[in-house]
Amino acid sequence: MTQIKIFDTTLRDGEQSPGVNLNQLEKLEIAKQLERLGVDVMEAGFPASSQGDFDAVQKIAQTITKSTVAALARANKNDIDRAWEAIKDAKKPRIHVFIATSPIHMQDKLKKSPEEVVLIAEEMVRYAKEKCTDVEFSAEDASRSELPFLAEIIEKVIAQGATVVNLPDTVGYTTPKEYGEMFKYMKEHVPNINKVDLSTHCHDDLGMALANSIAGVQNGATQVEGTINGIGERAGNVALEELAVTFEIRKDFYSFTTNFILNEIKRTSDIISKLTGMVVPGNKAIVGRNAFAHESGIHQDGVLKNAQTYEIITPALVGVTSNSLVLGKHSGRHAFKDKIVQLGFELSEDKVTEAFQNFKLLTDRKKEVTDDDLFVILMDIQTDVQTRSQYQLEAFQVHYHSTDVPTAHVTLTTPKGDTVSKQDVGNGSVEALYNTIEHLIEEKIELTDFTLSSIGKGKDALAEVHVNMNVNNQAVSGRATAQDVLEAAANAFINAINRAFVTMKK
Ligand SMILES: CC(=O)SCCNC(=O)CCNC(=O)[C@H](O)C(C)(C)COP(=O)(O)OP(=O)(O)OC[C@H]1O[C@@H](n2cnc3c(N)ncnc32)[C@H](O)[C@@H]1OP(=O)(O)O
Ligand SMILES: CC(C)C(=O)C(=O)O
Repeated sequence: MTQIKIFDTTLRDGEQSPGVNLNQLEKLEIAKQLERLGVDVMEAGFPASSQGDFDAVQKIAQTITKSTVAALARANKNDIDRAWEAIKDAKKPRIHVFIATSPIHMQDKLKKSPEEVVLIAEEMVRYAKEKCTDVEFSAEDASRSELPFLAEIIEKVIAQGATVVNLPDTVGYTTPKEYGEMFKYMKEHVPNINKVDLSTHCHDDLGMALANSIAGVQNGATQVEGTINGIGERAGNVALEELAVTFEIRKDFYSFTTNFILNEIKRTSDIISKLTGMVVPGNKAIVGRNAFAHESGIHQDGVLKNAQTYEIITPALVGVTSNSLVLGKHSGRHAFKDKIVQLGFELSEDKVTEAFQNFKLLTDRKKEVTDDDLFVILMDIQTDVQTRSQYQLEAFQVHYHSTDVPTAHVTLTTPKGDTVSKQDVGNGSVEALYNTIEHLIEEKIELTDFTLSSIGKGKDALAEVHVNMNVNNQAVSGRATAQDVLEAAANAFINAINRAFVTMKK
């Protein structure tokens, strides 16, 4: 078996998904879970892109001990300085320098000749290497680059000390055969290629990211880059859980393995879906809600007789457990703390107290409190602290009648501690609520996306709302969970506003 290194870029390329906007605590929470999952490398962000991303990468670098922490940089000194500044405290830091090598990118985007690009790449890899021993070089748009030119630039960056060379299919254009052949070509034409790890980085524009990544490793790549749930720029990146489980389930066919702790996959997927607001489609391989559901009679009959008739992956392999009824109205703090540990959280005593109070409130309103419900309560406690001293929803009332104009009345506490109330109308209940809150807050707000989903099943399932909006022209997201849809909607809106003010204050 050949061990393939997994480079997770959920926190960088994944965060480039439209509408995804993670704050520092959320990025840190995801980073900790990625480490539990066993990723070899995590790309924590692009520090030169904003102060917020710099701070998040720095915090991750100071926290993570087992995985290598990488930071992305364009091939210029400022980006490399920012990347190094952010990750220099990491146990295992890596600077990831990239520059495009395809004719169209060099000519029309960078406006540089191929010779200039080679010189920049060499100089910047050398510059990064002076700071950090582990330097990855990516030839952006490699799959549309000319192979002899690609071979030349790769040999030259290896001479400057690159430790990893990544050949991305940046626009998801390539086919498995072509992508595999590119790796084979480099193996045959770059004299020092065996000094580095060769890496794949595939996008899913034509739905071939997984097939292309596998073709890469079959032709000499020893690192695969991708994201959990396949999130990322445009159609996303290869879904790493699909790659790791494919190697496990088809080990009779492929001779590759990864360090993934497979039964951490579902938890990782859930955390990322919840914090990014990118809902996992029900039919998504490995982690979709229906991935292990059998609907039709013939299938159910087969599964009852022998699960393997229709089930190639056991749910437990990837950490899918039955959603058991766990704690109830009469449960005490000890059992609650025990459950926190079982669900994989580490909370301070203060946070346990807060979570316990929220749990008790929920047991008054909901008959069955499931693991999914608790997971949401705990994740909210773990990631929401930054916004607590901002706007708070005190009370609201919505009047809806099929023949009347929906009207909302909202009372908020402002960051200064004042209590303010207003009433307004809208075309629907949510719009009436949002118009009212907007008037109370007196900021320029434009809602760009609204997603409502349910946590668990049944009439008393919790409602989860995720919103994307512009607050004073700043893109921001917000989320909230409540038993009532309107309460979740109002709180998600306020959460986004609070997050906008936290960023503005910086
Ligand atoms: C394939 C990928 O996924 S690459 C990663 C993409 N991720 C991001 O872009 C993260 C978010 N980006 C940002 O915050 C901003 O784009 C920043 C801060 C990085 C740069 O912002 P700005 O300085 O305003 O530049 P802008 O984004 O408009 O243009 C990019 C510039 O970088 C240059 N550039 C692009 N890639 C590279 C590179 N790898 N090395 C050097 N220069 C590069 C472009 O040619 C352009 O230069 P120009 O201004 O001389 O024309
Ligand atoms: C920066 C590189 C690795 C990238 O994200 C791409 O080419 O898609």
